[in-house]
Parts: sequence; structure tokens; C-alpha cells
Amino acid sequence: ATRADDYFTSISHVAKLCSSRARLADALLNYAETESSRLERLRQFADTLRSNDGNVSGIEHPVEAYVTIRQMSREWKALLGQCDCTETYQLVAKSAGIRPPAEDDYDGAADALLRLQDVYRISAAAMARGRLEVNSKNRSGDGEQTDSGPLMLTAEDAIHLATRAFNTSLLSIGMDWARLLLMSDAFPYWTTQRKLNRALDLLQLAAQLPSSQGGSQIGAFLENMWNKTSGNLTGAAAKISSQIKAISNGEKETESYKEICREGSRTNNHSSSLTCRLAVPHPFFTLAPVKEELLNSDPRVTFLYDILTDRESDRLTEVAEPMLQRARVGGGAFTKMRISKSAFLEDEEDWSVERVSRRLGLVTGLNVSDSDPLQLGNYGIGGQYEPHLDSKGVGLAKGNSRLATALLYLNNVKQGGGTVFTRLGLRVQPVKNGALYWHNLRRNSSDIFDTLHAACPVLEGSKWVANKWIYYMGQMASWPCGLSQLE
Ligand SMILES: O=C(O)CCC(=O)C(=O)O
Ligand SMILES: [Fe+2]
Repeated sequence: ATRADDYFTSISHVAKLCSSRARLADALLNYAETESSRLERLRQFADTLRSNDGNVSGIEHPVEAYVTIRQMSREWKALLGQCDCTETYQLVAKSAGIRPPAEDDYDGAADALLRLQDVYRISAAAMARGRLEVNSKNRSGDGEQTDSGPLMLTAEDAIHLATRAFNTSLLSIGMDWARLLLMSDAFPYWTTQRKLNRALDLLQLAAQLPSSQGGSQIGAFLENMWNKTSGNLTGAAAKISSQIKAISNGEKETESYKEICREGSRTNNHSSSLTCRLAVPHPFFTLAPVKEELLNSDPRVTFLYDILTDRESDRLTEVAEPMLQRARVGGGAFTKMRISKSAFLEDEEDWSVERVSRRLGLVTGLNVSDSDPLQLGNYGIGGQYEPHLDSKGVGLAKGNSRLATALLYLNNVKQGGGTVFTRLGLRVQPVKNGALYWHNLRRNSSDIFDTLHAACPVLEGSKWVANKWIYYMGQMASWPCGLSQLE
């Protein structure tokens, strides 16, 4: 082989090689230096991670959950980027079997906060302070919920939330975040000019929304807003407030489910016959009758207290936890309609599952061997399940139509997360060890559309449920066909 730059055909070049040793050494030392400062950064980063480990005390608060995800994705990405450590970090994390949160986790957490604002009418000023009071009054932009107190979120968060809001057509909520940026008591570490510039960027983003979603309204508003307020923050914030008011007056609430999540009542109290009773559906319950509360008489919806013991409900969540997978709707896609993880548990999986199935058989008087396995569910940040009929469940073979639903609550939820029946105006807050029970089908197997129901977004806390769906087929003995269309 021949090469032009060989050393051995000229002594002069060998000599050059000899005298380049020191330079080579310098280059190597230089590299080692850089590498060890990179490793030092990684080490520091590891210390940060360690000192924050296991700090899950506040995680049931959605704003804390958002901040944690932001820290573990955005901020650390920036930190690691400074030392060119990102690739190493990803590799090491992967070999340790951990997936660090990514940009889509960060966006998902923002969407959760926005959903909570939308459903429970929480202003940006309140949310940024971690205040989660449900507001049943009309959403308005004059910031009457503004309260003093420390902010849990940063100016960058406000921008992220506004941007996500505009991306998901939540115009007035996005405007509210843009306005918060301009408030004098928020983010004092930003200069007036910076605040104005960023707010302007955000409003320009909003102006790009289709006019059906109010984009053109923002465009016209922007035309004359900035020269009129000429850099005055308070003036600009006030202008945005009145604009939010104009927009939100025109926004119709399309889903009545949001309203019922805020204001629905536990019983349908226009019927005076609704009562509580101690029921003995089976001799098994003679000594400990079932405490049954009738919430609605047609269709019949009952609440059964203490249908489980703490030991059983805690055990069920423990067994299900490692099996949870993101829930789907329609057998395929993930959707915002259903934000939870779930797992089907067969009776053989654990004593607790078997026991609960058997007890539900006794309580309902139905044949539980013809049913779906127990479905455990845990909701995410702002986790919800939009209105649906259980009888129209996914992939149900004809014979497996779901006659009855027993929805078991495995824990108490701090705020939000009620189950609502949108056509009945009912809202039921989870009570640990209690269950909701209703039939989805008439005796002739037709759907009872009034059983349309939903899980409201969890505002604070974690929510664990278990569903037992008992099939229509297999109940010939205990629930025979009727002659009436209505029965
Ligand atoms: O979690 C809830 O409150 C309702 C759940 C539900 O309707 C379902 O999983 O089908
Ligand atoms: Fe359901």
C-alpha cells in the first residue's frame, strides 16, 4: 500500500513525528480535562437528582406534578446541554431502565392544568398560586380570583401554558395566562419590555387561530391595543381583561358534563321517595346488611357503602399497580377523552379479586361468571373519562353486552374526580370502599341512554376505581327478559 503522507520514506518526517509528541500530549490532556469537567457536571447533576428523590409529598397537587415534570424534562435538558451530557444521560438512564420525561410529558402536564381550569373555572392567577377552588360563577377575565401569595409557576410556565392553550383552542384561558404575565405582582424578575414583548408574541399566536375559534377577534384587538397602551403594563393587562370578557361571553359550553362536574348534586332530590336502607340481597348479608342509598330511581342508580374492606381495596391497588397501561377508547387510539391507566384482573390473579367478584355476585344477584374481569383504573393529572355508555364498550362481542356496572371506589379523592350522570344531573364523589351500581340495559337488551356517565377530572389527589361489568347473556335465570319495552 502506498500513501503520500507516510513517515518512513523520509528521515525529515520521522524527525517531525518525534517533535510532535508534546503537542499530541497537550491535545490528549486537553481532552481529558474537558471530559473530566463534563463528568464533574454529570456528578453534580446526579447529586441534584439524589437530593430530590422520593419527594412525592406534593405530587397529588397538579401544579406540583407539572413543576416536577418540567424540572425533569426542560430544565435538566438545558443543564445537561451545557456540558454536552445529554446523550450520556439518556444512555445511562436507559441502561438503568428509566425513561426521563420528554417534551410530550411536559405538554401533557400543561394540558392537564388547562383542562382543570376549563372544567372547574380556575383563573390563571389562582392556578399559578396552586389554588384549586372550584368556581361556579361565569368565567370572566377581570381576575377577581387574583389573590396575593407566592407563585408556584414561572413566567416561562405562563408562556408554555398560554401556548398550549392556543394550540388546543382554549382561547380565553390562553389569554388569561398572557395577561398574568403582565400583572405587576407577578414575575418581577422580568422587565416591562420583556413582559410586553412576550405577551405580544402570545397574542399574535392567538390571532392565528381560525376565526371560528376567535382568532380574527384577537387580530382586530391587537391592531389597536399596543399603541393605545403604549407600553403601560397595567393598561395592557386591563385591555386584555375586557377582551377575555368579550370572548368568554361568546363561548358556549358545549359539554354539559363540565357544568355537572362543578355543580351536579348527589341525588335527584325532586323525588321524595329516595332513601337509604339496609338491604339483605342474600342471606350472606343477614348480619351485615348492605347500606344502600338510592340516588336516582329511573334509571335506578344506587350507592352501596362499605362494600369492600380497607384491606381489600388497598390490596387491589397494590396488585394492579405494576400492570397498569394507558387506557384506550375504541380499542385503538389514546385520546384525551380518557386520561387514565388501567388493568384487567382475572379472579385467579389474587385472593382480593376473587373475593370482590364473589361478593358482587351476591349483592347484585347476578351471575358474575359471565362478566369482564375486574378492571382497575388509576387516573392521571387532571385524569378524566368523558361521557360514555358502558354498554357500548370496546370490542364487546354481541353476547357480552354489559347489563350491569358496579363501579367501586378504592380510595378517597381530595378534590374533583366525581362520577357524573350527565342526563340525570348527578355527581357522586368517590367514597373509599363504596360502589355505584346501575343497569345499562333494559330487560330486552336495549340501551338505557340515561346511564350516560363520565369521570370528572381529578383536581387534587389520586383516584383509584374498579369496574365490574356483568354481561347480559348468562342472566337468564336471575334477570329474565321482560315483555315491556320500558322495563
Ligand atoms: O371513574 C369513574 O368515575 C367512571 C369510570 C367509568 O365510567 C368507566 O371506566 O367506564
Ligand atoms: Fe363507564
